[in-house]
Parts: sequence; structure tokens; C-alpha cells
Amino acid sequence: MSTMIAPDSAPGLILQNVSLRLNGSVLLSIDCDIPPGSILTIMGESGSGKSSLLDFIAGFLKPDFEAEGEVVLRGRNLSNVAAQDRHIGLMFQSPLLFPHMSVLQNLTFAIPPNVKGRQSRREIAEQALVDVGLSGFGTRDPATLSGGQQTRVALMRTLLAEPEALLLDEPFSSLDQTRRAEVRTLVFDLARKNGLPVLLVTHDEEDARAAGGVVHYLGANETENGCPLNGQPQR
Ligand SMILES: Nc1ncnc2c1ncn2[C@@H]1O[C@H](COP(=O)(O)OP(=O)(O)OP(=O)(O)O)[C@@H](O)[C@H]1O
Repeated sequence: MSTMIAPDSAPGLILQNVSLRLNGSVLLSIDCDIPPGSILTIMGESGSGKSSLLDFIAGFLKPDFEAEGEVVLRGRNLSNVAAQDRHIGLMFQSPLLFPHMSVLQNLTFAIPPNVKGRQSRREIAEQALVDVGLSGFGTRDPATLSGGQQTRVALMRTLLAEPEALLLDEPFSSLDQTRRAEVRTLVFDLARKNGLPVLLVTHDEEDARAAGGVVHYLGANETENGCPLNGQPQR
């Protein structure tokens, strides 16, 4: 069943008849269209293939898997595009900041070399810290930041790389409930503001509700796929 969110919108991230097999059996199948600024939430039991789906989209599916189907991003078929050239931003449970760089260096490192405009790379990175409420944190060692602060830096580092889509794999799991709500609002707002199609993997129903889009259940009854949690029309 196709999980269509807004078929009349500009091209975002399209998964065309994607199917992953492991040891000869189908692990998952998905066919969906995530327009710019929309979030598709993927839920499913442990081992249903959520992370493997993100690996496939990002271009580093492990060789034990067989894959069929196409990933099309902004009209570009990524089948023969190397992972580093796909322009996809990733965020995981652990923020994975470079420990040997300051917070500001972590951010400037992410800015593409051909960045144009009046602002220097340093100014762009400093503005990013202001945008996430971390003004003055640039000289800090990432290890001295709280989990929520590290996640905010990781988010800005991902966005400064100018991705065309975001893949989020349980990015809020290390945060307590209050921080989790704050950070996910920030992530979703910035993704929408930047017009990015987002694929969110989560076990948390609150994350799915906050995302406000379609939920696709892996490993569940096919008829449940694409049903929004809040009962609203699929947009
Ligand atoms: N390199 C590998 N070789 C063989 N099997 C693998 C490999 N990597 C993952 N698997 C298997 O593929 C299946 C899907 O794994 P995956 O990590 O994608 O699931 P998941 O839905 O993300 O799980 P979780 O919610 O626990 O993170 C699991 O059964 C896992 O054991």
C-alpha cells in the first residue's frame, strides 16, 4: 500500500517499492512519498528493520541484506550515488560530536567548502548556536555539554551541511521527558522551516504525535500502515 502524504507538492523524498530481504525472507516493504517539510514516522517492533531502512536510504546498507526499489530525492535517483554524495543528514540516539574539536569547530567543520554569502564560516556557526539557545558555548569541549545541549549542537551540525533530507533514528531517546519535548519541537520546526523531508524512527508515541504526519508501522498488519495517530486526514 502506498503511503501518500501530499502527492501534489514539490518533490521531496520518495521510496519507490522498496523491499529489504534478509536470509531470503522479506524483512520490510515500503512505498511512500515524503514532501518537503513533512515528517513520516516509522514505528515497529525491535528487529523489524527500521534502522536497516535508514541505512538503505543513506547508502550504507550492510551486505547481508538484499534490496529492491528506488530512493529518489528531489527528483534525483540515488541508486548509483555514493553515500557521501546523497546530501542526506543523519541524527542518531547518540549525538556523536567530534571529541577533539570545540563546539564551534564541530559546527564550522560541517559547513560545505563552497558556502557563499557575506557571513564567514565562523559567523554562520556562531549564529547557529544563537538559534538553538547556545550562544557562548562555542569554545566548550562537547563532553562538557548536557545531553540536550549536545543534541542541539548535533542538529545544527547536521543542518549546516545543507542536507536535502533528514533521517532521524531515535534521536531523542537519551533525553528526559522535558528536554525531549523541547528538542523534538526544535528539530521538527527547523526541518519544516528548511523544507526538508524527514523520516523519523521512534518507539515513542509522543514523538509520533508531535511529528504530526503519517505513521508507517513496519512488521504490522499492512492495513494499519499510513494511518495517522491523531485520526486527522493524511497531510
Ligand atoms: N549485519 C547484519 N547481518 C545480519 N543480520 C542483521 C545485520 N544487521 C541487522 N540484522 C538483523 O536485521 C534485522 C533488522 O535489524 P534493524 O536494526 O534494522 O531493526 P530495528 O527495527 O532498527 O530494531 P531496533 O528497534 O531494535 O533498533 C534484525 O533481525 C537484525 O538482527
